[in-house]
Amino acid sequence: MLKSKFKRALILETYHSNENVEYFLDETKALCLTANFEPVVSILYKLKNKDSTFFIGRGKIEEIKKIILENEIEAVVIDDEVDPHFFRFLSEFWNVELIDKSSLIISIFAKRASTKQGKLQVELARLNYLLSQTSGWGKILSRLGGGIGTRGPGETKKEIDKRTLSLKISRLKNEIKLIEKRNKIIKKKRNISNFPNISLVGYTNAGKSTLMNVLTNSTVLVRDQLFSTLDTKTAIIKFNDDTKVFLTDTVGFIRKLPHRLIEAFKATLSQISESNFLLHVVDASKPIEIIKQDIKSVNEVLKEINSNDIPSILVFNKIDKCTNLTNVHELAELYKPYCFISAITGYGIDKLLEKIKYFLYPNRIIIKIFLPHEKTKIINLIKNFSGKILEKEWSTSGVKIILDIPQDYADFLNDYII
Ligand SMILES: Nc1nc2c(ncn2[C@@H]2O[C@H](COP(=O)(O)OP(=O)(O)OP(=O)(O)O)[C@@H](O)[C@H]2O)c(=O)[nH]1
Ligand SMILES: [Mg+2]
Repeated sequence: MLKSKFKRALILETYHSNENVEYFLDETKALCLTANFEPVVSILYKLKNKDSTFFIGRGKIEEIKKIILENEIEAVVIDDEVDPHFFRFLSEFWNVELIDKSSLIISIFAKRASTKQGKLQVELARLNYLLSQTSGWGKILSRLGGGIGTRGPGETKKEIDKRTLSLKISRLKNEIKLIEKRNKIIKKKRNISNFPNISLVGYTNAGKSTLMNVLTNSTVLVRDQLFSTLDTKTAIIKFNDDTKVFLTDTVGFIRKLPHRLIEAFKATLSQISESNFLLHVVDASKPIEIIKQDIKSVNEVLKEINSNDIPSILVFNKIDKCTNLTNVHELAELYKPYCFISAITGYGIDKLLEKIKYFLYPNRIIIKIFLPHEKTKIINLIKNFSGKILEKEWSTSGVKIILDIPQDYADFLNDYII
């Protein structure tokens, strides 16, 4: 039995194509439970076209109102971003607490944050969210342009709220900056910047922290729940020959991760953008279509934090749970470079360590290849193998490339060597 602290919720799961919608609904249910909402009713709602923002018609709004009354619903959770005007209209019409993707994840982050930096960043995301909700309250404030603390003629309470929010936001940003500065000094003292830095990235619950513990003998919290890790932790991987690298565990990503959260977590996420190499951990026990979607969602966030050009390896984890070997074959075909592991049983960990070591200290060779036009997509793969393009010469039939690449990684280009 769920305790009464859980509010009775209706989930409105929006989607564009039927594919995987049930799986995404399960994910939203898990997020709801994490944020103390009990999913009582779920409604799948197909959005008109791919780029349309969330919008539902009058008929559906009234139908949902009826369901709310019949089921004593206290909150409606929409797995999407909702325009602030429409948001206000819906919450008033339905007379319930309305939760969109941003507020749902922010409330979970608020529960999880444990360090000062984490707490400040969540608060920043929350205030930015509130500020965005005030849009449309009038442009008088910007026109008045009064000095800080002064109250312009005709300002309403909402406008003052908006002004207070903006002030709090800039104070918080300054506080976060100070912590960042302090962290940089500590990092310098610990000599972290003199050693290679690797970060664990990946979808939430993929097993990043479990892998962190295995590789560095740490005791980072591991839980079968979404967003267990919110604050970064850095520890050392020591190889047999005494070489060492720093490994950082960080916050997991999720489908449709709200942009303002990424903005607020810049300080935490900068650990990733400053890395030399990324271990992109993937839960390989999920259905193949979901795995592809997870990888895509993570890559989208990496792009947003300017980290998509950092060399990476896909670490397919939870291989002990994979009953379907076709998954394994398809993943090996689709993604490179990769490694299959189980952070729980230890399977593949030695190989992964070898690959990390090799990436950091490779024997590099210089090769010349020719790619016909239909194969030029391969160029995008070169950086994943930490290859450096030295020269590129296009012709009518394709492109001639001279590149510097680790010897062991050059295999995938064997067919194109000239
Ligand atoms: N079967 C199996 N379970 C695993 C494996 N690795 C991790 N898990 C489980 O997956 C769950 C999530 O693990 P975490 O290490 O907390 O995942 P995470 O990626 O750090 O998650 P967040 O911090 O929430 O982003 C836990 O219940 C782990 O025990 C594995 O190799 N096999
Ligand atoms: Mg974790």
